Amino acid sequence: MKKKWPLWIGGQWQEAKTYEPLYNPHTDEELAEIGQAEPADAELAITNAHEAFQTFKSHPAHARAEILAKAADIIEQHGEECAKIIALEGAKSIRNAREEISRTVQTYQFAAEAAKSNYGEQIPMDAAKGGENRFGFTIHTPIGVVTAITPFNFPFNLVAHKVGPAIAAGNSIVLKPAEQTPLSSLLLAEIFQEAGLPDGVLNIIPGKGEVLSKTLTGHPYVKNVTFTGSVEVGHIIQQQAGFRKLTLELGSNSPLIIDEGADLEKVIEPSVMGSFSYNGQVCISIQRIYVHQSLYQEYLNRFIKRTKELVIGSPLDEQTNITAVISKKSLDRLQSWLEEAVKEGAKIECGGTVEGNIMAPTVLTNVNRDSKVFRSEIFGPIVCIFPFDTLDEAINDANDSRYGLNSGIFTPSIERAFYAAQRLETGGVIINDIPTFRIDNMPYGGWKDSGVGREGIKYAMHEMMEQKFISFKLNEH
Ligand SMILES: NC(=O)c1ccc[n+]([C@@H]2O[C@H](COP(=O)([O-])OP(=O)(O)OC[C@H]3O[C@@H](n4cnc5c(N)ncnc54)[C@H](O)[C@@H]3O)[C@@H](O)[C@H]2O)c1
Ligand SMILES: O=C[C@H](O)CS(=O)(=O)O
Repeated sequence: MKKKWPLWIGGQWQEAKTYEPLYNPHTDEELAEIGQAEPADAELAITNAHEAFQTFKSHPAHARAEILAKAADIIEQHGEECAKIIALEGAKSIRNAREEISRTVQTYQFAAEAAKSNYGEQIPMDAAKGGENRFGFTIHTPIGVVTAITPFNFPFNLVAHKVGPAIAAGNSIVLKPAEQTPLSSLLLAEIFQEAGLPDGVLNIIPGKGEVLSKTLTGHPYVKNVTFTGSVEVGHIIQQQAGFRKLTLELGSNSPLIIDEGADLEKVIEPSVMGSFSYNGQVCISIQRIYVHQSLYQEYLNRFIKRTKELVIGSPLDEQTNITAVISKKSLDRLQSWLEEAVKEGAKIECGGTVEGNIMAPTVLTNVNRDSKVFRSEIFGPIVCIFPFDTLDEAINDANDSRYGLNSGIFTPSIERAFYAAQRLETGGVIINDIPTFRIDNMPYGGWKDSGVGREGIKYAMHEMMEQKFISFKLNEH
């Protein structure tokens, strides 16, 4: 599969000045050579997107929907090939990669539907004195050039959450995928061309975030910046974007509460999977589990037993659960955080070992609340488990975080479920399931440092549009 991939600008492959090798994180084998965009390429892509927008903004909704639905069909037809790309460049297990592709197909289908459902609102004008004899309503209009900067961990579906709504809205896009997983994005070039997207509406420019950032966030043609990634980079982008419309989907250290009376039979499997799926490299991966004292020891024993059964291996092996983390840098960080946590009092109940680029799934107890594994986002195969006595204590602990993406609670009590749902400081509260639950049409985004704005296709589409209010005064007869 080794191939040189140029940049996709204005509906054509354009040579880059430099190329960098892309490696498989599991085998270290070279997969391809990826063109590295420079600021001048970003500027060219933005100019092309701006020109394409002048006609695409008038493309009717049914035609935009058709393009998106066709792209979904093409991805579905090439599902296995696309999943393999994710497994190779992201070291994601092939089963998880297939799940991502199947979600991506749905995400583009939702985008096709959203293109046809761009509703405004009727305002009851005569509710205000002086508003009599007027009609008032809102419309949402395309905004122009959207720049999208995306992370490595869901290289198809999280890109779909930006490309899909941008096209649904009638915008044009410049996409800068993550350095580690550019192939999943580059495949979209010909997929969307085949689906009938006019040239220049989608531009794909792999490259280094810090090199391209100022152009992508600050060029005068750029009207909307949509970013998914770490809090640290999110803050840089927010400062650079200034008054532009901005969506930031950032990190978290998601909590799960297992309340008194919860049925452990229903809790163990999802909570293990939610902690270790894709080695914990999921923004809503479970990082902190709070278990009621009455269930704590049994839960811990069963959780550890199931964790030890997870299969460590090659991403392409059908049985594999745990694979290499995305980079040596990430592995070094995880190891140093683990060592620090142990020095600060944590007990390793299982895992903690490293072989090659793989960290065994690791369960910690007795974690100090000042340790990085508690305070910061681990984004790796480490989970912390704590006992609690009262639900208030668990909720307060869960809220003791700078992040607030999703939280979860298993409880047999409706009252306690809603009591917790009202008090948990997160963008989503998932009752009787794990915080890692997400379907692609639900509103999704963070409180606190976890972000600004919402995705979930129709929500993202409106974030990428301008709202206009129109008032119509009726002439008196
Ligand atoms: N909330 C969500 O929906 C969501 C989803 C997935 C991942 N994430 C978060 O993403 C992070 C992991 O992904 P990652 O390691 O790819 O994140 P990252 O922040 O390192 O990189 C994300 C993107 O930002 C680019 N980038 C890096 N430095 C930049 C700069 N100075 N200016 C502009 N762009 C820059 C990268 O090239 C990449 O394309 C985690 O924190 C995870 O929680 C959040
Ligand atoms: O990594 C964070 C993602 O938002 C998870 S998911 O793809 O949406 O499930």
